Amino acid sequence: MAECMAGLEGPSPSEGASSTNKPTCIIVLGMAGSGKTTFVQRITSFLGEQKRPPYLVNLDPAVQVVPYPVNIDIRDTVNYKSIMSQYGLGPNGAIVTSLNLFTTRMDQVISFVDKQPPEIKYVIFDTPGQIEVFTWSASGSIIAESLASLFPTVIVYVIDTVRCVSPVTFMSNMLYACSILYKFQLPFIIVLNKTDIVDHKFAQEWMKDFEAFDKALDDDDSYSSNLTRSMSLVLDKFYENLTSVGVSSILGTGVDEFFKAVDSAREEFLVEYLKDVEALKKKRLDMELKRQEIELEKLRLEKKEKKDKKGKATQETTQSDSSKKEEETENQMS
Ligand SMILES: Nc1nc2c(ncn2[C@@H]2O[C@H](COP(=O)(O)OP(=O)(O)OP(=O)(O)O)[C@@H](O)[C@H]2O)c(=O)[nH]1
Repeated sequence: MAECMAGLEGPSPSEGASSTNKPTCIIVLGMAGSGKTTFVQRITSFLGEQKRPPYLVNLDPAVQVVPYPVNIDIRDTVNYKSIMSQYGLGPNGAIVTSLNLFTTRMDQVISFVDKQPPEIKYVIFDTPGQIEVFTWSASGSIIAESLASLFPTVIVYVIDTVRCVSPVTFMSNMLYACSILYKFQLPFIIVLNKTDIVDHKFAQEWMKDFEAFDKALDDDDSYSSNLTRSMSLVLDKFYENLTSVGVSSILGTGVDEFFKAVDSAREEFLVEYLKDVEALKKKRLDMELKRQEIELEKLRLEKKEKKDKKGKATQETTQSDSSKKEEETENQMS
């Protein structure tokens, strides 16, 4: 049953509490059709079978059917269709606006997540198929940053392995993956999905071995192919620290390995990222204090201005009263 957020004030999250005891937040991203929803459904049933059900959040306002038992659903808070008609927006604009509106309630989402019992080890966020809505919007950053400031958070990028068999498309996917990593700067896992159709080993080999990738481009001398070759060299460092797992969301293979990767990413978060998150939190707190100071100064000035105006008005009234009196006296004397 979805938590109803409308008009409900959740308790304030226990700021500063140690992230080590908190569940891991998994943000699932991927191009439309890569299999995000099927993947979330699969990992949910995997955890369910192990009697470790996750807490689930759907962030896709336009999805028709959510095939897993969602706990928080963006569709309960915002009506995507009425946003389209209300603001005269197209489908993508309405998704962006819905996500923006939902983000204003992120503190409540965090409260709900924060008050989950310790048995809840994972909180999974399914995102809109229009990947750029999340990756390149302010709301995507706010959601990821606010989660990471309280919980170990991992970004999972689901790729359709079938669409990667061409080296050029593979490179496009890797560049996108690299840009997501750069944007969120959080532990990152690539899920090579649909391995029941194509084995993912070729993609992992291309990441590790430049020569194997170069060989795959052998017969192609086009501009895009040459560019792809040079890009591959540039991405060498990115590949070095990259975790990728092959999964079939349909069959359920590779899910075990996926959770091992998530648990390592959680450790990585606690060791490597937490200090950055702490610094980020401090920076945000400093900015907030500065903002409050400015607001206070503005209020002080406004108050002073009002007082001055009032004083001036009283002075003017007193002056006009006394000149009236003077006039009256003069009239009486004459
Ligand atoms: N063979 C195979 N098909 C898969 C797998 N995962 C997903 N699919 C299929 O891929 C299609 C898209 O899957 P979805 O889960 O809807 O993909 P999505 O990324 O959530 O798509 P959007 O809702 O558009 O963002 C569906 O037909 C799924 O059945 C897989 O592991 N193997």
